[in-house]
Amino acid sequence: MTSSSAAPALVWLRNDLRLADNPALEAARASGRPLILLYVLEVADEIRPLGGAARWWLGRSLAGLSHDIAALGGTLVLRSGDARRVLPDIAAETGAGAIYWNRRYGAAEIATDTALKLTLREKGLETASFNAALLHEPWTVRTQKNEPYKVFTPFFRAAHTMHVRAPARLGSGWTWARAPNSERLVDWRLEPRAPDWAGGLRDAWIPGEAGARAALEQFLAQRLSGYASRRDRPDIEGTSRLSPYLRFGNISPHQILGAVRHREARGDARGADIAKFVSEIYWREFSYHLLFHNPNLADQNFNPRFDRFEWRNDDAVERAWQKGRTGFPIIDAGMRQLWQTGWMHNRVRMITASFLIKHGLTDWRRGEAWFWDTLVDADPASNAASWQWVAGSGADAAPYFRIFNPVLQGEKFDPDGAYVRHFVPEIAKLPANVIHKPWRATADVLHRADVVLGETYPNPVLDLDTSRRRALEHLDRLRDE
Ligand SMILES: Cc1cc2nc3c(=O)[nH]c(=O)nc-3n(C[C@H](O)[C@H](O)[C@H](O)COP(=O)(O)OP(=O)(O)OC[C@H]3O[C@@H](n4cnc5c(N)ncnc54)[C@H](O)[C@@H]3O)c2cc1C
Repeated sequence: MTSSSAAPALVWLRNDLRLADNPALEAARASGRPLILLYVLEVADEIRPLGGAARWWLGRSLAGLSHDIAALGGTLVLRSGDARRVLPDIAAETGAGAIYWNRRYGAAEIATDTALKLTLREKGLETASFNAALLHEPWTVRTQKNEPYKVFTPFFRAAHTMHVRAPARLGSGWTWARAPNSERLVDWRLEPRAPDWAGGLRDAWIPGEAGARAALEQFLAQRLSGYASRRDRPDIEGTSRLSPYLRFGNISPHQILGAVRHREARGDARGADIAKFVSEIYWREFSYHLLFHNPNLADQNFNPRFDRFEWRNDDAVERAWQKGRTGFPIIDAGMRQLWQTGWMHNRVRMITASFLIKHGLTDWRRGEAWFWDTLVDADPASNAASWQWVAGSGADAAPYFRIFNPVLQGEKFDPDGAYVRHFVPEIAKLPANVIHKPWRATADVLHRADVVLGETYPNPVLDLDTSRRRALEHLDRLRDE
């Protein structure tokens, strides 16, 4: 450990749980002050608590980060409480002269950071904040009328011609201040114990910076080629699975884009695959821009006309949906993938969300809340924006009359039924022509596949045609009013 007599720089890590390409950390290092690295488990009424799966990811990321910091001779200090009190306290305790952090974009988080900045400055501390999470700050991408974009395509056209900084490598030469007392990660109980439901998450993921690097490398080497045509198939591992790493900042979009551009320059992937993948990264950007400009994205209809929508909120349908027992195999496979692994394929997220909202006439906010609790990538921007997109209440939303038919979607995107067979093993022996509609199988086919509908696998929880018509009537009324 190196020491210095200057007042320490406190780096408050939040949704940027990485050491490389971390602008706040780099700036603190460049200041020449000895470092104290801090994570605060925030407890404040205004801050939305993380869901269970995200808490698990956070716990694992913090463990990895502590380990990486220790390897450089430092300590990750853990504290819990209201950041507006914790930060001034720890600054006083350590005699810190400066505080650095990377920005967040939710309204409550911005309010916290703004209040803190004032308090800390009044106490004579230097404060500085940086952009680590987005390619472009939300206030920098604007229409010709100087307004935020509400439609993705023109947003993308404008944003992706703007300059993106190159990712920074991990620097060398670390000077540490004496670390103050830390709470113990294990006492935060971020990982479930009784019952321990996280076995599937442990099998599926390696959270943290090293895991992110490995996931990116694997994606670039094995799946970037063919991404455009394979990304919609849940039965194929065709996407990057980088979303939880991005959510917690185990990796930055700059690092991802930099690595993709490098491959492109080497001629290692087709332009169409790269273009599609880059546009998905910009969907994340777009969601963050929407969140920044519409702070209530997770609980208020972007389109206020939807405030009059008469949701049915049938508990039985919602429970069946949550448990993956709707009787519609693609829905059940998706909801079980979510429960078991903390992640669901994008195509299936769209199908399951559409089913809950439109066939089930369930308020999209209830679905958003379930995803918030169960996704490892549960994201304040992408989750809310996507649920509103599916509901039709959002910016640049799917047309209201688009109601995914789970049978046709299943047959199109999981043509052999491999995805369903994996996550819904009780119907795995059904042949492909009925795997997405077991109620259409003959008694003989069901018998041979050991399926007893209503016993080993549920009958459909609702009638697709009737509920589709009902949804259209509701939506038409909304349009006509
Ligand atoms: C109802 C619903 C809820 C969703 N909730 C979330 C969420 O909480 N967190 C989340 O990160 N994504 C969410 N998404 C978007 C998308 O499903 C996931 O980002 C994607 O499935 C992650 O898998 P991947 O990393 O393999 O994606 P890839 O296809 O490899 O895409 C690369 C990255 O681009 C971003 N991205 C891709 N598609 C989208 C999209 N439609 N919107 C925003 N960003 C996108 C993600 O950061 C992703 O990691 C949701 C989509 C729907 C329909």
